[in-house]
Amino acid sequence: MKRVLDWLYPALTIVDAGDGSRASRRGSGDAASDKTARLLANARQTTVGIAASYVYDCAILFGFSAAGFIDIEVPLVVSVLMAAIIGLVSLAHLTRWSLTRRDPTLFLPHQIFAALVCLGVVVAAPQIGFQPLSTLFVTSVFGFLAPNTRSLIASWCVIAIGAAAAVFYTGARLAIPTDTFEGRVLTCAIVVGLLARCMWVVLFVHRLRRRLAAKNESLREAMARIEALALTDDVTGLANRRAITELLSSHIGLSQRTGLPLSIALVDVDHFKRINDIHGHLTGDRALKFLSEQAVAAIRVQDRIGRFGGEEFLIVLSATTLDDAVHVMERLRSHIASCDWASIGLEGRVTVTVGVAHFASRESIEMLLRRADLALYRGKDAGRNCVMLAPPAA
Ligand SMILES: Nc1nc2c(ncn2[C@@H]2O[C@H](COP(=O)(O)OP(=O)(O)OP(=O)(O)O)[C@@H](O)[C@H]2O)c(=O)[nH]1
Repeated sequence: MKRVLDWLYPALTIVDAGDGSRASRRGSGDAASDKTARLLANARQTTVGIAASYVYDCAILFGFSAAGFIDIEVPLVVSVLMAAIIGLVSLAHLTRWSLTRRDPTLFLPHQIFAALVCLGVVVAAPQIGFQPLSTLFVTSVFGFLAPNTRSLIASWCVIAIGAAAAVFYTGARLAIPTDTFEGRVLTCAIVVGLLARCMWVVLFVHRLRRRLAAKNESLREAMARIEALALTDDVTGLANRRAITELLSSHIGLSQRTGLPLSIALVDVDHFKRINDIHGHLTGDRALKFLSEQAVAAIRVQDRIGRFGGEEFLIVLSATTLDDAVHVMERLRSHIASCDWASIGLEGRVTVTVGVAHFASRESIEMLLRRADLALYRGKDAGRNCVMLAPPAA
């Protein structure tokens, strides 16, 4: 079934192959040449589909000739012309000459040539005029392959004006050949062929839309992943500095609007450099991750934590007074000091020093952070493994 669909939708099949399997097979192949190859393969396969459509039309013309409606010269000339245009287009793709044109698919010249052949048949054999006019209709439907609106309008104008001129020129001689059994069978074949090709186009567009929707979806997912990555610290999985600072900024706004208290804490691992030096950076990373998990478990769900720097974490304690913040941070500090760090390959215990600051209205975010930082460094100076209060805002 897939093979049948692939044959029915050649252009689309090639796009699939180009985007997926082939691209991955070639790995880091040159993107430009890949695009060119895809374009050529696409055009080649489309030409195959159009050639099949021409073969069908020529077969019907030979049928009309066999049934005595038209001279054999008509299908012969049409076959030669159709073979010539398919041959020329294929040659242009094979020699890559088509790539030197603005439209490598050669849509417009191909359309105009096909339309002129159809109009020629209308004029030469108006007694079967329904057939070339139907083919003209199919040709205009194939306009969906146009590379741009200008080509589409140009081809549509040629077809519309040409058809109108041919109808006026042939007048009453223009006919649907249904006066014999063979004529009716062939007319049925024309209608069936017409509907089949319209169906081909509809299914093609339908499949294209499905593919576009899938691509849009994966693009949306990729964008969401990129946005999440841009705000996430990859070692701990916590909010990164940018994200936690933005969050603090919005909490400051909320506190200013509602008057609710807001406290922050800067938590810094003591002698973290030693951990790295003794156990290596990987263990250091594991320690940061472990610590972040302990901290997340220790704070309330409405509080937020993010990695603020190397071994420093910022905790935003919303609707929290200074006393409560100190209490929560003291609990976190003693919990960290009593953790079983051997589970991640560390000997001895790990401690943290915490600087806590309470937001004073009209204080800037920089000032608030500076006060928490000051408290943190006072805690380090005081011997580490402690919670230190920030000096009051000026
Ligand atoms: N493993 C690991 N180490 C980091 C990361 N970011 C920063 N560091 C290290 O953290 C260490 C911080 O060292 P210092 O600023 O001297 O602080 P400290 O050793 O913790 O000493 P005190 O803060 O004074 O207790 C440095 O060695 C950094 O290389 C990280 O993502 N992973």
